[in-house]
Amino acid sequence: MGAAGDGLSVLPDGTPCFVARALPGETVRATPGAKRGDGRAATLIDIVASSPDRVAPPCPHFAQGCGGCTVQHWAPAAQAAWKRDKVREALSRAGYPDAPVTDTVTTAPGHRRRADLALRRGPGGIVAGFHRAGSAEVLDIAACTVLDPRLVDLLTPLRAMLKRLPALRREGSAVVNLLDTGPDLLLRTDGSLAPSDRAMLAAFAAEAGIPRIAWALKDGPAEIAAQIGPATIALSGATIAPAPGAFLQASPEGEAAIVAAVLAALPAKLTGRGRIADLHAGLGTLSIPLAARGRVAAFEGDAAAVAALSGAAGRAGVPVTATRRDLARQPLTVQELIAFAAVVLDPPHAGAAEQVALLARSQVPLVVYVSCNPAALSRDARVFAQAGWRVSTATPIDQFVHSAQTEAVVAFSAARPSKGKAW
Ligand SMILES: C[S@@+](CC[C@H](N)C(=O)[O-])C[C@H]1O[C@@H](n2cnc3c(N)ncnc32)[C@H](O)[C@@H]1O
Repeated sequence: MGAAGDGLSVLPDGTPCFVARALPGETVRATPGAKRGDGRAATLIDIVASSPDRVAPPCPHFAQGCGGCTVQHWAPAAQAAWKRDKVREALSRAGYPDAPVTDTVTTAPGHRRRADLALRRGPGGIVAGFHRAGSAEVLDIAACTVLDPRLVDLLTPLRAMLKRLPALRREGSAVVNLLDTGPDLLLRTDGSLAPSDRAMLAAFAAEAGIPRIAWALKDGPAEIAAQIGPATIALSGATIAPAPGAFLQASPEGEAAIVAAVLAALPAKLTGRGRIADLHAGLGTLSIPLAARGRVAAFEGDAAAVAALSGAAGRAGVPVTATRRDLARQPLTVQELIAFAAVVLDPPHAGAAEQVALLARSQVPLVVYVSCNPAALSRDARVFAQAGWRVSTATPIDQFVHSAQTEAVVAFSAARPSKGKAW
């Protein structure tokens, strides 16, 4: 299986060939097509010998080529084992061939609380859905097995409202975060919002039970177009008021699994002046539960997230200070890192090369790395391996069932605990 979820074969001349929808161990007929990376993409014609792990895909849009879930035709246990292998291989390539990688912690479908929908105005009305795999074409989604049903239920009224909304000329997008107070909608359109559009959005918010609708022209800054109530979510017991479209872990179960793996990687007690740094802290998904173990210094690049976390920590009385900092341009220095008994980092897809270079040289005894990209994890882990750190635990987590996306929580322990540490 290729990293993106295509069956991987080899052409007679040795060129890798990626066959979408083929599974490991299968014999298939396929037509090689365009170049893809070092190999060729191929189109499946038919399956000659099927894998015992092939299952009937539960979603009707899979057959249409929905790019949201590319491995729905694979038994869930096989998906979980593949994701574990991806983490194991990433660490092995980095120099940790024997890393203690646990089984994948899986989550059930039907609980994703965040949807990023593409919108198109077409001759037949509004198309709202996901891109076809490898294409700019948008599939109109009527059902989705991975999303929380409350988000799926929103699609029909959303289309009806958008059909009448002149601000959506040809295309746009809608990010919906399912908060505790309802679905929080961030609408991006290619036309400006007239006063009558705002009135329509306010009426829609009231009818559909949407606490807040924010709007932005294309990729511009978002403004609140309608608000009928608070837009809040509790993270580990603290009530957060996120900005429209803010990053949330994909599902409550996924969030709980990541928090549990991070906490399990820490020693039971950080003593003395033990402080924890939470880097790429976002809204504080990890900072808030970490505060039960010690004082937390959270660093995050997004100003709105920092404000939301500061406010929540203050209201909940948890010992978290939140600071805005671009950790790629201005990573915490080796000197600054001396203050911490443990560092947790949860970087974006690209990883955290600049910060990891300094962490690996620091006196911090424990680094817990939350990864959403095995390729970036591998590159960053190599830096720890070369500096003599060891992997103490590695937990693959699957909150993106049926897709190729793979997450992991990996704990790196310093080769020799430094003198004078607080624990
Ligand atoms: C994968 S999210 C994790 C957020 C949070 N830890 C959580 O669990 O919800 C990555 C976070 O890194 C932040 N980020 C991205 N680039 C950054 C940078 N250069 N410096 C600091 N933070 C950054 C994003 O704004 C986002 O909040």
